[in-house]
Amino acid sequence: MKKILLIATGGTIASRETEHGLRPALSAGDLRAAMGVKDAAVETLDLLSLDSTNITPTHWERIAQCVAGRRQAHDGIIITHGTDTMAYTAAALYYMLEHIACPVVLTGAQRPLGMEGSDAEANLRLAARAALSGHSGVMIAFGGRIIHGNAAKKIHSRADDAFRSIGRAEIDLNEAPIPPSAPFHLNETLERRVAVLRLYPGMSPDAVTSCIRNGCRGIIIEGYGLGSVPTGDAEESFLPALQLAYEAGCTVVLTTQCIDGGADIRRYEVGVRAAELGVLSGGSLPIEALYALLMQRLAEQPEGRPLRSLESIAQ
Ligand SMILES: NC(=O)C[C@H](N)C(=O)O
Repeated sequence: MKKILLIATGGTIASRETEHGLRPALSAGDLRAAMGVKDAAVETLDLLSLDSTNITPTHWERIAQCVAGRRQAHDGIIITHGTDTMAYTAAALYYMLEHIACPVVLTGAQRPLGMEGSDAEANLRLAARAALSGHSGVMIAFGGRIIHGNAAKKIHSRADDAFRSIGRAEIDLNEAPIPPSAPFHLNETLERRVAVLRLYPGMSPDAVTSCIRNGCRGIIIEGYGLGSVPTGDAEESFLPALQLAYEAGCTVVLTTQCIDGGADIRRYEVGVRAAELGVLSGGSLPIEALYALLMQRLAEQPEGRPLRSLESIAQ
């Protein structure tokens, strides 16, 4: 008989109403029955009971270690999780659990299990299908979609169909699984000194310099369009701050605020000038995955040396 491990971490799926609003209350055992799995054994584990707003990189490391330690005893692993930061956790696990051979499936719900019209059951059933599919790698099962762990974005705050796959096709469970191309490796730690800045018209480049002064080793700037920052034609250019970052050994990645289409900073002068100062392009990754990837890559990079490329992550 096949075996699934169900790890609960909290989220709306496991929440109940309190006088201060929804709060996680259900255990993995409470969620198990709703999966409707009859042809596999489901083991449960209560790892966390948090609204995903309160999940941090320290929790990602705990989840990754837990999955790494148990992966060989199970055909698939399901992680129930709040939807608000699920895309970040999925991306972190995607880069930490490199070449994992079993499916690691994150799921959750927009309304608690047991509430009328809840999407919890349908998502748990979809997650169970993915966990028993023979596919490998970290993925999100939600609203009828299966999305690679480094491509997910929550695009709706209320609707059942809340996630989209960005820059990468969704997973089709009916297609033949592709086994991992290399042996499993756990990337155990993540660099915390990474900041994400969202550009807006009139923003001061002091936002970048203060990150450098605070010891950041990586800065992601969510610029406009294909990835751009104000240059010499603007009231205040970002280029001196980017030069300062490079000299301080800080890796700067320039990406886009657009949801789809990705960044290509070599097209317009407002991106090229940044690239000339060592700034890297965010490519097709959504910000959630870019953040996790930069944290993982910088954990391996010697202090004081900016990364020269993010190409190794091309899908
Ligand atoms: N739908 C949800 O799960 C939202 C919840 N606030 C969470 O992310 O934990």
